[in-house]
Amino acid sequence: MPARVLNGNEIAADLREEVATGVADLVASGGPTPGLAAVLVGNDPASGVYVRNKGRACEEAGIFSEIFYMPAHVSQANLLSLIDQLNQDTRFHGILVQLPLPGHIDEATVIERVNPVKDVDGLHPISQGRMLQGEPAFLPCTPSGVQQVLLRSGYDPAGQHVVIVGRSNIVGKPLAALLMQRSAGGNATVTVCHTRTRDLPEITRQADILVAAMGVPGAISADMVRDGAVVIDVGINRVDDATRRRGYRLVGDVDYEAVAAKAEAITPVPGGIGPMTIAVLLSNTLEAARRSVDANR
Ligand SMILES: Nc1nc(=O)c2c([nH]1)NC[C@@H]1CN(c3ccc(C(=O)N[C@@H](CCC(=O)O)C(=O)O)cc3)C=[N+]21
Repeated sequence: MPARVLNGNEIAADLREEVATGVADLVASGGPTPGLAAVLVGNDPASGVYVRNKGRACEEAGIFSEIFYMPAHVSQANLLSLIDQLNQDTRFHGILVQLPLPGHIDEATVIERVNPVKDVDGLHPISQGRMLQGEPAFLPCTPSGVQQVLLRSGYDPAGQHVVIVGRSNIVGKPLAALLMQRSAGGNATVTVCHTRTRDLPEITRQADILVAAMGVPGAISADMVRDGAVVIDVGINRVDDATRRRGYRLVGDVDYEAVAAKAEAITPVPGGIGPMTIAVLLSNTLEAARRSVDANR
């Protein structure tokens, strides 16, 4: 049986609608209009697409957003002073600095400059540390999006063996922390692998839920997947395709057709985890605005 396709566009639209309702309720009760500042350094075309998609999604949910463009050669000092300014600006409850940053800028320094109360990306060490310890925190958008797709599709990770391939700070590591958490949506048994793991297929075949997040197009082949596994593809890779108007197409880290033939369920690319990431960002921005009200009481 071909796999059930987990439609990230639909699930993300549900989540965005919940956020829109929450925004309207907050404003109706005298609260602030949630605001998001997105900082984009340089002109990487893919980053530009994501940032503009975020802007559109914000507008639809009633969230005020502004994109701050900085040239690729901006000095670290100038970028940090923009962040200082956004930290002070009460119109913005959330700040997102699009990664990756140009090589001459230290990402950790920039991420740590964002006031943790505005860290709607969930990437500040304070947010990550709190999450690791099971304390309330802004959850990182992509890992939270993965968890939401699972839960909203009826795949509770509790007691399941989740194998994550990829150990980045933005996806693999925080997703492991989230799914192993002793709380609703967690309680999984998590194995974290990467492209240098010995006998990788041996391990991925043990997964009830397999998450591909290594950023290598088509790297998860059918022989690496157990019959009936749930497969979550976090990868979003551009590969050249002369038959497309844009000259490229998007593919995930999973060899989709072959894996879909044996999986129980699978997320597509595009239309899978990407839109979920944006929906969680909006949800975190709403939460930041709500907390700003509580903090001022
Ligand atoms: N600080 C930071 N936070 C991020 O969350 C972050 C980041 N930096 N840097 C880049 C990655 C990538 N990312 C995506 C979000 C949505 C789609 C998305 O919606 N993609 C559509 C397709 C869009 C298209 O057509 O190009 C889809 O998968 O269906 C993709 C990628 C967020 N990231």
